[in-house]
Amino acid sequence: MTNPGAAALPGQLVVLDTAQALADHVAAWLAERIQKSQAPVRIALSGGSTPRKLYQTLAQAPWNKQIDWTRVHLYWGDERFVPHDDPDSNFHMTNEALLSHIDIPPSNVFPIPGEGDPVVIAERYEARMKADYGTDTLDPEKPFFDVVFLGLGEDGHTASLIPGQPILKEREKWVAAVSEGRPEVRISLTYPALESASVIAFLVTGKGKAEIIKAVREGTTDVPATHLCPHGQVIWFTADGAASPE
Ligand SMILES: O=C(O)[C@H](O)[C@@H](O)[C@H](O)[C@H](O)COP(=O)(O)O
Repeated sequence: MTNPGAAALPGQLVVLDTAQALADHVAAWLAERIQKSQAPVRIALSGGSTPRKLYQTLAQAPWNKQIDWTRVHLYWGDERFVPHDDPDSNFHMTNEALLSHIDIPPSNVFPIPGEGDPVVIAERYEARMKADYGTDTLDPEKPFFDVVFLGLGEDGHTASLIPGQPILKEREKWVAAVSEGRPEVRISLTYPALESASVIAFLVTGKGKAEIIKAVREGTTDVPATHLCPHGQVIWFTADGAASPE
């Protein structure tokens, strides 16, 4: 399949005052989804400062005990290709903020390894996902993920779909290595894998993101985020001036 052109990604807009208000709101929203969903509930996690606050909130009462973590399967939307004890590792951040504080079975947690050959690691992660899904073909009627959490960079990148990189043309593989464009190699889910979600939930805070959020939602820019073709719903959870109420 060819890469479709840039398109608006309006979705539903939720505007909160502060990053902590956003974390509280999304934690409650996620807990309700997990409670209502059939097991396993597959979630793709994102890196970044806003997700960290969400993970810290989920690690505390009431969510740490109220959520049935045995029904939750955690994947990563992208990862820096660094060892897991490196502070830049998204797994490291999530482990510190959330995983080390909750009763989630280790067999439900699928971090992207940060050492070895990045191409092989990407292939293995894709094979893992395919085994979990049960087939090699993503069915729009049967999304892989319940929720994919994504951030949005001021350059319009999301996950590690970085402007100018070959991964932007990748519509076959589910996972790919991104060797240029950032100081370290990245491993990222590709468009088809990220699109295979009941909900794509963007977490975006700060006035610095106001312009790019508006352009992506209205489709007036051609950046990696505007090439997403979600199979399900899109929700923009925003705070700290990233968007104004409509
Ligand atoms: O950092 C990561 O792991 C993600 O690859 C990246 O896509 C991130 O979500 C955006 O850069 C937004 O990050 P902030 O929310 O921290 O601005």
